[in-house]
Amino acid sequence: MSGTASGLARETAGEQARVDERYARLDLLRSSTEARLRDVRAAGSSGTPAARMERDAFATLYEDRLAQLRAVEDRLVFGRLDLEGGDVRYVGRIGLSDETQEQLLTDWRAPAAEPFYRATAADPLGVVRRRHLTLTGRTVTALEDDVVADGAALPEGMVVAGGGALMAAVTAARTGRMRDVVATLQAEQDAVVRAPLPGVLVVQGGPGTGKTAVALHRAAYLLYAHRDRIAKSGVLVVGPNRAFLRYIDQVLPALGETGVVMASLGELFPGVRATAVDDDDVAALKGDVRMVELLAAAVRQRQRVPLRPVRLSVGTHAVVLRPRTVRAARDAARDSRQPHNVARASFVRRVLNDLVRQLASAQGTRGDDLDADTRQSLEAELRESPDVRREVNLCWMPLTPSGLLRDLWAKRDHLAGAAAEASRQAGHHGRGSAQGWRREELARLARPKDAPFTVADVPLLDELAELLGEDPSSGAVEAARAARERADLVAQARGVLQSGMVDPSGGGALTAEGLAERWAFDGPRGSVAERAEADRTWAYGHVVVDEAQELSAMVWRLLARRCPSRSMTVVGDLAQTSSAAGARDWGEALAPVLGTGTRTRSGVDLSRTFTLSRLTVNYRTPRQVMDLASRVLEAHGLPEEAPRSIRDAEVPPAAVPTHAPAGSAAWTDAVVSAVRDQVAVLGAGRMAVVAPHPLVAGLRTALGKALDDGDVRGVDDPADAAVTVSDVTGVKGLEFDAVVLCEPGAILDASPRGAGDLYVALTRPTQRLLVVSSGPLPAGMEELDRPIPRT
Ligand SMILES: Nc1ncnc2c1ncn2[C@@H]1O[C@H](COP(=O)(O)OP(=O)(O)OP(=O)(O)O)[C@@H](O)[C@H]1O
Repeated sequence: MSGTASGLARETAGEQARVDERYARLDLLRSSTEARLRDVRAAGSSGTPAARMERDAFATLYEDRLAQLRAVEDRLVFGRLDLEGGDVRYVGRIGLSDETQEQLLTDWRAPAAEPFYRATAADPLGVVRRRHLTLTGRTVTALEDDVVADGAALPEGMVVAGGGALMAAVTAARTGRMRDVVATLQAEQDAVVRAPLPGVLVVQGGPGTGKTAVALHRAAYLLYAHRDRIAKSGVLVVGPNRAFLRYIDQVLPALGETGVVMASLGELFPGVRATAVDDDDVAALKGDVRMVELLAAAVRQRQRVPLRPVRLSVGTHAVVLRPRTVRAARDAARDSRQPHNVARASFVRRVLNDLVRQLASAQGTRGDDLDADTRQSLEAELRESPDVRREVNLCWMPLTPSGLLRDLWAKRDHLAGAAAEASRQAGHHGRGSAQGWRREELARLARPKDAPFTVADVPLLDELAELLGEDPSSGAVEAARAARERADLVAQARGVLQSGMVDPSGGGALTAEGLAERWAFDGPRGSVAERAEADRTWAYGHVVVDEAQELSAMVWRLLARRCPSRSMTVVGDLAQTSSAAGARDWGEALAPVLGTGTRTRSGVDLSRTFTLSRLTVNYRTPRQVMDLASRVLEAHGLPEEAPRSIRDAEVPPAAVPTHAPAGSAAWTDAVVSAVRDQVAVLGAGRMAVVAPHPLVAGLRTALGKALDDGDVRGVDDPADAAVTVSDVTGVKGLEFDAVVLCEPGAILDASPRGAGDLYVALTRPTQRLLVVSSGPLPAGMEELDRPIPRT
């Protein structure tokens, strides 16, 4: 910082006074919201149901507001802009104004805050100086300035601080939970965060370029800037697994957003929380777009025609279920193009029509000339006959997605029948045998009936739910009732607003529309997030997908259904793809979302395009580690360029060669000793030991003993452990101060997609990388092959 020490002290004291003023305002808002909440709650459960509902809605509103005001405590103010003409603007987590409506703090998402992220010397956007304020608790502990405009234009006496808030942020030890980067968001990241809402935006960026950070800030930004369009429908953030969601779950609340639905890939089908994973080859088969036809065929297989006439007793009479009638009813029901459970009604009606006629003539009445009452009573007789119920059901049973999928995996003949039907259909539609399933592929899909659903089953359940539809006797009716109730609630909320009961100053951003929306959707019976999570047919206003390169075609189809507007942010890195069903090319991977190849009858192409943004700077991995990773990337022909790192490592990456075979006692001792050394130098930092999957369990036990158990965990709970032992999949998207990477050669050999996994593993550390290897190091890593001094 230029200027004298006393100048700096004065400047800091000045900023402290401003910061205090803003926290005082925050405290005041909190206590007035608390008071309102107390008042509403004090009214208890008295009054009419409508009045109670109104109070519930206000209570929810004030609770939300309080949660938001509490979540912004940490680093409430982080920026200051000095503008040409002398105006000063403070930037922080939320907008605050004083009682005279004078702006005290500008929300980072507001257009007025944009120059804080975008102003450069070449394009200062009216900014003379940008200042980063670092707070510890509520105390200003550092000021760091950049002069954006030409230095000569600085007003006299203005103090300029140097250093880098960014550097401080990226070198800080990691806690196991991701922090927001709102204070130091860089211009290329900000451009992604503030990109327009409509359309599919793909953010391709190498490791550590802030893709996850940017995706979360974008969700918060969109809810702020387009609240009117997406608050009602919500934003869905999809991450690879629960551990990853735990890693990021603090970020959005800290940015003032609590209403986002976060789901892992195993949780995208209501009622199922899949955590089991298939072997990669099986997951690839389940993710393959050929599944669409296999599942459709499995449903068709359950629409059966008896081979010969079946005699059915109805009371003292008998009727015959004729194959010809069943076939005609089945064809007509299929032609309706309704889902299976919905079309069942028309199938049953047609079959019953024939049986009614037969029963009438068996009872001596002419079947084609019945009055409505007689017909109804004959139908009732038929429906009571166990024979009729059983045989008609056998032809067209109501089905559930989970029941059908379990059967398909557990019963070889079902799967083989469905595959044969899929081939028949493909042939029928002129698609040839390219769609066919090989016998060994089908064998690999087989699983016991009681096996839990896997993550790769989730999109298949969803696909089946589409093909089967709601059983009209159950869910649909309930859904319609819920929709009607919601509509009533909106109307009531509007009534309350018109009566002037709402004091807009209490809620800050509260508007009449806002209340109506919140009331309808965040009202007494659950938030928008809860509703959306429970409703498979919920249409989200925006979907954010992280680690998107891993998604299979079947998952993309599911996500396309959740987001009919196709307003999506898709972040990932093609060089990090590890799953065999994952992406090689964004256009190809997104085909199910973009509707590629969709044409009208007259040949008009209906497919959409996507916008591609690139992030190029790595904020996580030190330069020497990233250089090593990029050599691996080049040596193995991975797509995409490696990003540029912004800082050097204090200790370069190194290798510990061992001569003992991987997994042996001597080898384990070598790993334990390498980990011990790292723990000793790391202090409070966090470490990952990344190893090929078969070695993980043994290492975890050995390290648990060697390090007195204390803090060694598996990846299922990595956020709180000092040492996490995991395979590559478990550390994807995460970061650690140090990484001990075991047996890179074996990791490479076991990956279905080349060096993607190795590249992921190499790019996890924020400080140190140590490689333990019993064999030669893979191409690109040879330079490490030398003994290193112990730390
Ligand atoms: N503008 C920034 N200011 C400070 N820290 C940042 C910034 N951008 C990213 N980071 C930090 O860099 C690290 C990497 O970010 P993030 O995990 O979002 O990267 P990523 O692109 O998702 O990585 P990967 O592809 O490896 O999963 C995080 O610690 C993040 O907080």
